[in-house]
Amino acid sequence: MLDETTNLKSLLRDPDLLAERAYVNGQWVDGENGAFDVTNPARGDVIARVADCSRTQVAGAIDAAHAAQKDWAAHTGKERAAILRRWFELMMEHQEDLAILMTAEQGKPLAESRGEIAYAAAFIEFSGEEAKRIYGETIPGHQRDKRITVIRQPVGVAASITPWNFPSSMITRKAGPALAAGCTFVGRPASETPLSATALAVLAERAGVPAGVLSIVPSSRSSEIGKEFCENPKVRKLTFTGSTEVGRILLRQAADQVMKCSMELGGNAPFIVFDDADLDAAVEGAIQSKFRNNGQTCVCANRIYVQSGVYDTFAEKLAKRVRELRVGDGLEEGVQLGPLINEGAVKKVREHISDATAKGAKIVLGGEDDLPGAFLRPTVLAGVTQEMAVATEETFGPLAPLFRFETEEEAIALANDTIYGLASYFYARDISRITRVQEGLEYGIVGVNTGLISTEVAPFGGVKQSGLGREGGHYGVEEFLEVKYICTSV
Ligand SMILES: NC(=O)C1=CN([C@@H]2O[C@H](COP(=O)(O)OP(=O)(O)OC[C@H]3O[C@@H](n4cnc5c(N)ncnc54)[C@H](OP(=O)(O)O)[C@@H]3O)[C@@H](O)[C@H]2O)C=CC1
Ligand SMILES: O=C(O)CCCC(=O)O
Repeated sequence: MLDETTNLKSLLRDPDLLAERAYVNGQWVDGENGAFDVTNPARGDVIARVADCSRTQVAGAIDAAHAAQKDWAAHTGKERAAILRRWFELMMEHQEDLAILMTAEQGKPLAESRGEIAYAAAFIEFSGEEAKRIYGETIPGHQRDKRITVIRQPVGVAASITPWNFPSSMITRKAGPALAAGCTFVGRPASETPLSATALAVLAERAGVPAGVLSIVPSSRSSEIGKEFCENPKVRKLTFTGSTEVGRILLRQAADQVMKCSMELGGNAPFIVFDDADLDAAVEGAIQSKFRNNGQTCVCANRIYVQSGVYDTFAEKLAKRVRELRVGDGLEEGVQLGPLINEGAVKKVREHISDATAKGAKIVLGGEDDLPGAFLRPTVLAGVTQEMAVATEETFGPLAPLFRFETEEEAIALANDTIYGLASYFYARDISRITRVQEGLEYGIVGVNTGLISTEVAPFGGVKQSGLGREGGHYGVEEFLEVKYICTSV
């Protein structure tokens, strides 16, 4: 536990993993703008002060990345893979310390932080393995004297902006494939969660990632850093995870340099339960999908659609399971729901609850206002309709709104009635229905009879306003490569 008598460093087996300086061009440096506070959302107290990098320092990191890139790309795939493998191993060796740092700054329960570290490390492992398989192609020539070859080359310097909800894996899901492809990387972590990012840099340095190839530049001034990333001509790739609103700003800014962009943006995931579903399995899937990270993921079920015939039974079973979830400080073993990231996040969930109840929804469970600070009781609402804010906005919190539907066509139409298209889920048994629904959902990801779809081996990403590009698997590496076509006359 972290309290007034215990400091964060003393909880770590390797105290050097608590790194408060920025990592730029192989050096640990103070911020030119001083330092900013990092707080523990469970208690609200300051647990560290982290270097606040200036725009000039970020430009320096980009210069270093640019200078290092050709040599990094000249390493063989096998050499890059060996370094990435070592980084992966170090992450797993230090899984417990990295998990403690994550829970301390982000709030998620330790068990989830351990899981996220393994998930984050897996992106480094998988991408490293892919470094050996960046193949080209030969194409039969279009004329007798022509030979056509296609090679893949790294884009160049990649700049990354990541959110607080997955402080480690959102960075490794970008840095792993970038480095595997032969790009160099400058990452600006969310200001709420820089400690997970600097700890990754400590381990990258120990793994032998050369100076300049990876820099981590915490900063409290996100928009200035975003502008540097978009306006600096040495950056050729922008990779972002966060809200659709900020994604739009970055895309507009990146247009001037015609920069390659990957955008992993907001979601409004439907979770559909058909009347032929295994209801107990659907309840477990809903718990996993809805309450992972206390509802703060862009793939969390945001709208739960239940077919009329099983609506009341599903609501009852779900409420029973939600009642069992233990809320508390994520550093306490056994806690399943930590605090939300801050009190602003609590306010947004509360607004969704009040909006829904004012328009006729009923509270099945939760809804109380009796917990302090960033804590919130999980809530289940019944009688939710498309007119309520929860139908169109990402709640990003522990609120399960239950909508009722009658037919399969209606469920697909309701699920697709959104500007977003990231993850979707449904539970059913009939194989024809399963085929029709998985094809009808306008989403980048469909979970069929499962509430957990995240893995480093598969392409993660959205359609519509949920983003551009894919992360994970070999698709993730492709995003950091350019295709060069060579036409040779012989
Ligand atoms: N797709 C996803 O995974 C995520 C979706 N969201 C959605 O967005 C909502 C708001 O969350 P929030 O964390 O504020 O998400 P944001 O999109 O605001 O933040 C994501 C990252 O972008 C940075 N950022 C913010 N504005 C700019 C800018 N103008 N230029 C460059 N970088 C910028 C943030 O910095 P800083 O940390 O300093 O604010 C953070 O690092 C959530 O409630 C949720 O609905 C949020 C996080 C992740
Ligand atoms: O909210 C996000 O964007 C992170 C998704 C985490 C995951 O990979 O499941």
